[in-house]
Amino acid sequence: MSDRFRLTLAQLNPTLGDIAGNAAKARAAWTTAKAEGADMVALPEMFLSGYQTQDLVWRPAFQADLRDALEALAQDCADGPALGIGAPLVERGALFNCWAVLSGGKVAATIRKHHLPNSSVFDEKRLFSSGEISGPYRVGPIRIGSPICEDAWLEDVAEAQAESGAEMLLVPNGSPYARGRYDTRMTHMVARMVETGLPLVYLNLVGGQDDQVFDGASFVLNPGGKLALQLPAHEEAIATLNFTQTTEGWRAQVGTRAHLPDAWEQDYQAMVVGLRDYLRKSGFNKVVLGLSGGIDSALVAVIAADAIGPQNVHCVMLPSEYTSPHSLEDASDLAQRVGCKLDEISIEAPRTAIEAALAPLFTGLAPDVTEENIQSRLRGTLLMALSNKSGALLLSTGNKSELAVGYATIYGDMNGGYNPIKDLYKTRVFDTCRWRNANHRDWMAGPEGEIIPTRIIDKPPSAELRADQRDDDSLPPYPELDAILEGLMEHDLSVADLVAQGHDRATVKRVEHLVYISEWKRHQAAPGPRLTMRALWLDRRYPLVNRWRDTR
Ligand SMILES: Nc1ncnc2c1ncn2[C@@H]1O[C@H](COP(=O)(O)OP(=O)(O)OC[C@H]2O[C@@H]([n+]3cccc(C(=O)O)c3)[C@H](O)[C@@H]2O)[C@@H](O)[C@H]1O
Ligand SMILES: Nc1ncnc2c1ncn2[C@@H]1O[C@H](COP(=O)(O)OP(=O)(O)OP(=O)(O)O)[C@@H](O)[C@H]1O
Ligand SMILES: NC(=O)CC[C@H](N)C(=O)O
Repeated sequence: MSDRFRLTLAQLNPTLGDIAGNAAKARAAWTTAKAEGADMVALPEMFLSGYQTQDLVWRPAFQADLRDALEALAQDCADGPALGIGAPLVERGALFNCWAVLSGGKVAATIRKHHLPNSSVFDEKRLFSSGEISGPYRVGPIRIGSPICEDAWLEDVAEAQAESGAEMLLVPNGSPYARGRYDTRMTHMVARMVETGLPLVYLNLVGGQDDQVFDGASFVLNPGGKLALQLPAHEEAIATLNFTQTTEGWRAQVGTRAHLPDAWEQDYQAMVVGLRDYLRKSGFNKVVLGLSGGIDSALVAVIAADAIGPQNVHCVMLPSEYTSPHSLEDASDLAQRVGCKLDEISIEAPRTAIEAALAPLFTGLAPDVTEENIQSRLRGTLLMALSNKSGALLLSTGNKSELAVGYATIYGDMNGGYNPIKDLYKTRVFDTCRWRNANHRDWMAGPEGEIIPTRIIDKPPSAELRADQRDDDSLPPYPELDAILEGLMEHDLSVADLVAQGHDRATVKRVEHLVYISEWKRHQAAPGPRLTMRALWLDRRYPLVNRWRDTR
């Protein structure tokens, strides 16, 4: 028996539902692996279907297409390395999250996921049956145990596989990005490696799917805790490495260690990749957005330019009588620095027409937020018309602080198909702009340098929907608002906890109330990339009708 095992890791980006396209990517990776003399090529969890499938996975025709594609892939890849690939599979009438090992023209082994994650963005107990813990399978000279993602976050699956003869652990993952995730994953994987004494391969998906961004960053650990290989974050990568039989067991050859980005870069790249993949995978290649001269739309324009190139980003300034000269200048300055097209459409004429149409019914009623919202809705209507005509997707620009308290106009500035900064609190919007001005990377399609004018970053935020309006007329200053929101929404703190931290009780109560009464608005909001463990969609599922308030 050989004392060498050669493994190709394919950290690739599938498209959900594109079974033929995903199978073609797997075949291409297998061809590379074969040319490199590998014994096996591995693809991540649920690669054949794409991840997460949600309820699509229940459709019998979808399941049948996947089974057919898997069998065809096995036949195509009969003569060469074994191929491990994730797919949902029906076995004896039950649906499992599986990892299939194809070899010799057939499905040689099927591993069924045992621990089904059911918190945060995962609902796998609803979708799948739990498989019995699978034992190791043999590929050439080695017996491999494959806990599937969540299976490796607990002890028992890897432990059982090691006890029944596994000589290495190969863990296929579909682990979506959230801040701090690298450390969490590494802690779990080091624990499995230490408990079993086996080398461990962690192979993750890459790419955006709806709100989730799978960030790759796959790695290989040797017993003793040594990192043998680190693949890059957020990029496709294929790497082949040798494992050698030693007196102490199998050990991975030490290979390249990609540099992992810091926390600011991770978030920024997740927003860029999330937007880029949402557009590409949904069939769009350009976007349109309202550029106000304020910081939120400035950052969204820059993220879009980095994702799909400035030439594909159409910015539109839609001034009213309340738009200040500096907003016009700042929008124009930003568009020039980024290299995007900027058009201007005044909303004054349609505003006058709408107010005249409503005047008979509004006689004797003082102007209020109604008239402010008309401006926002006119912008939304005009921007959607541009989207319809040009085929560019409209981006919405509300940050997490605004969305959390409902400080946005439904069917107005909330119009849009995707919102790149949905999970970024306003205080982080400022810091992200400063970070982007100071940093440029190869994967950014926009220009380098100070592309967000400092005046946009430094001026007090204003919606400019009435004369001399400022956000802090209606909301606590953003540092205070964000600290309260983080407590309430990210950490489930009580009102009393926040008061004990030094916040004013009346302010906390007001913010709590605004969060609860705007749940319905978020329910109708555009999706955006998840950056935290409490993003505003699947991570946070609150009732729309809710009279409960924290009175302690
Ligand atoms: N529970 C519920 N379920 C379903 N629908 C509900 C509802 N509660 C209110 N509604 C509906 O929603 C309406 C109120 O919501 P909405 O029309 O959005 O209006 P509203 O939330 O009252 O006002 C928009 C807020 O966004 C702020 N803002 C900030 C920054 C930028 C912009 C901008 O637009 O550029 C706006 C603006 O200053 C104002 O405070 C009600 O008239 C009612 O029709
Ligand atoms: N004059 C305008 N021209 C074009 N779009 C606008 C205009 N005013 C508002 N919008 C759109 O509505 C969104 C919400 O406006 P808002 O004023 O809250 O955001 P902002 O100007 O980007 O940032 P800030 O919150 O710092 O003012 C903007 O991001 C922009 O997309
Ligand atoms: N696909 C999974 O099982 C993912 C769950 C896992 N705990 C993670 O987030 O990485």
